[in-house]
Amino acid sequence: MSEGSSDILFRDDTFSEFAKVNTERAVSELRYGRPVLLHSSGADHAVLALDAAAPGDIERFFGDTPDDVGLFLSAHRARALGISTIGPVCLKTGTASLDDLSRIAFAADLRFADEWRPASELTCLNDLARLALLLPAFLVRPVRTDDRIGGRFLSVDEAEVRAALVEETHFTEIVRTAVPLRDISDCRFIVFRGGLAQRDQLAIMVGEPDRSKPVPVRIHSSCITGDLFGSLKCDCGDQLRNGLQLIAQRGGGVLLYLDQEGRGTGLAAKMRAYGLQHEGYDTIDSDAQIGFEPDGRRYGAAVAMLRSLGIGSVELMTNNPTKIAALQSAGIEVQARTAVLGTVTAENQGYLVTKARRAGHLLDWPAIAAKLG
Ligand SMILES: Nc1nc2c(ncn2[C@@H]2O[C@H](COP(=O)(O)OP(=O)(O)OP(=O)(O)O)[C@@H](O)[C@H]2O)c(=O)[nH]1
Ligand SMILES: [Zn+2]
Repeated sequence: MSEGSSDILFRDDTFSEFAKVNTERAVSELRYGRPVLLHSSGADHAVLALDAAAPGDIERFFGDTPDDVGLFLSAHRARALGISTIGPVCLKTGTASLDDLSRIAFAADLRFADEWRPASELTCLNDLARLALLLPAFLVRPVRTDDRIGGRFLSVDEAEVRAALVEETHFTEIVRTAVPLRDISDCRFIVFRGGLAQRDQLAIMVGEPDRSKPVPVRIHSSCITGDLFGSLKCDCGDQLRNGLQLIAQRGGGVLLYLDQEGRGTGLAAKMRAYGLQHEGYDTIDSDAQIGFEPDGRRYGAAVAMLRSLGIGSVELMTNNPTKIAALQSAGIEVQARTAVLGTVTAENQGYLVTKARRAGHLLDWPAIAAKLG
């Protein structure tokens, strides 16, 4: 290989492209339980995700100067601990074991209001946690850029994380092929790729919808428990199948199946939240207890796929007003909304009532509450 020929191996990254890739690298480091160096508004911190760390990682992170280390928690978790704050906080825990820190980070019914400070300069850790599908709880230690740690660990700037979060408008169709379903034979699966981490997203096209009229569309977030295993805790499996049936009855349309398990928190966080639901917390409070906002899903991928499919006007099959607003604000006309209902069971009744009462879903909750008596 001649000198200089390596130049042609890489694209000339734009800032936003590099920002995405570097943020994705940081996410990977955090998931492996490795510290990352975060540059944010004039301060540099080494950060370690508690959810991915082993006891030895924690001990090494405390090192010889444990008093410099704090525990970053989101505002939701801080308030669950009884701390009155509108933003994230940093707690002074002193040397503590992984078990003790984990209890502070996500055990139910705990109070901790001792020594804490606002940590708004570290707000982007909430975003990194969500991208990494980890709980928003990090050990943090201020470092100078010339500290030894600076050269050894991946570093990411908060501006890069912000740039990486800008909603992707361009998804590329990778493959389209027929997949006949048990009840709907005329079906094609279309896989798109784009956004952060270049994940694959799925559009299922039923028939050949007439684009001169509003196209029947359902936007469905993945729910492995409900969609695949028939969990009784939610209505997702019913909504998936009923949504497809409704589309077929209309003579064709599209179901977008988004990779957003657990309202985007990921499978592990969703199962932790389920653990709290068994102790009596509802679907929103259980997410707040472990540090999450009520619903952090984004619909850029859905909008991009609809555009790519040439769909600008839809009949949306949903009870969720946020989905309607997301499409409208992106310039997709929602000409009509059709409710998509599942069976009310003793197990999902509380979940449905909470969605209606607390998340504004367009469901007749007194009727649901009365359904099983
Ligand atoms: N965090 C969390 N996520 C849940 C829980 N129950 C279900 N989910 C997730 O909630 C999401 C439900 O998504 P959708 O089927 O698109 O439904 P929706 O937002 O209720 O809106 P529509 O069905 O369109 O009315 C999926 O990502 C599920 O995995 C829960 O108790 N906690
Ligand atoms: Zn579900």
